[in-house]
Amino acid sequence: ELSPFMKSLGLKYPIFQGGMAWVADGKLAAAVSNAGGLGIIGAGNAPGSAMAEEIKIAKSLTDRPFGVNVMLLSPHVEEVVKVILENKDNITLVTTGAGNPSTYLKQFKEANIKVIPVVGSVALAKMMERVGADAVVAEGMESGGHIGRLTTMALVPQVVDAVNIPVIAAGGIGDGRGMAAAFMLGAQGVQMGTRFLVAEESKVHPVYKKAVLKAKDIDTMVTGDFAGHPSRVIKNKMARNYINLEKAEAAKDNPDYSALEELGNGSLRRAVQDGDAKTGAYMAGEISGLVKKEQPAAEILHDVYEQADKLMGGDK
Ligand SMILES: O=C(O)COc1ccc(-c2c[nH]c(CNC(=O)Nc3ncc(Sc4ccccn4)s3)n2)cc1
Repeated sequence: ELSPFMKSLGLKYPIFQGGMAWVADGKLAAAVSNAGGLGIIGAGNAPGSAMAEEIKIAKSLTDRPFGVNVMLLSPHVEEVVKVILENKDNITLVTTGAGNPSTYLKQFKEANIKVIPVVGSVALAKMMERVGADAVVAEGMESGGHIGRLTTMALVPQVVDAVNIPVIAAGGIGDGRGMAAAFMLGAQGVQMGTRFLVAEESKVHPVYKKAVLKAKDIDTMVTGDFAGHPSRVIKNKMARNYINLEKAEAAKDNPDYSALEELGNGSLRRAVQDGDAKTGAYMAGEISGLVKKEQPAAEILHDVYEQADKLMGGDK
């Protein structure tokens, strides 16, 4: 049974596809939305013009609701917000990541666009409710890419207790068991990134997809814990190189992480576009060890929902 909030979004499944930088383009988002989930286009560090293009593609491929994710550390965040507001009639909601979207919330609300910030703590969840967020995605550190510090199992029930707006759970969810568990913790929906990263409609380079599909439970690590932006990635040459440099720098009296910034810049693009294991960051979550095959987005949604539905007592 969908919650009133999920019904208001016009979804068949209360399942969001994570708005992953470089990965979540209009084609993937449209495939997820057409199958009854909520597809989300990821702005990442892309300029406004690229976002306008992806929104146009999604609009041409689906009549179902879709969203856009604003990565708040992007140098282009202002122009991306502008493009979203210009396309307000086609965009159901905005999710935000890697920062505090308070400054943009008012504009989105006035444009009648729902805002669902990703939060990694109770404090941020409460602040987002106070400034008018429609819901929050509570994302645990099991997730891929830029992470907070708390696990999904600990974060979700505390956020559910702390706010009166709907909570969507994310981080380490890759099948119906994770979805059913999230609902037991009080979530009204789930967001998945890693499982959709290897979807057939995902443009991720086959070498990167293969690394995710063959990853074991212990094959991810966190880079940037000292340098400033902790990011979970699949262990590869680049990650090991990054970690070695980071530890060496952190041991100095006044560490200088600027060289690491260099290493990090463009690393996700090189992974997605070239599958480069030497200089690319294979961002992916701890659930990679559970994700073993590339499937169409529609199959992913159906399999996850049906399994969760059965576990939660069926015919919801
Ligand atoms: O400033 C404040 O008070 C709030 O601080 C925050 C800190 C972290 C978060 C947060 C954690 N996880 C998320 C949502 N997930 C993500 O944003 N995942 C991402 N993956 C790759 C990205 S591109 C990038 C950008 C910077 C460094 C490395 N990679 S963003 N948001 C949200 C807010």
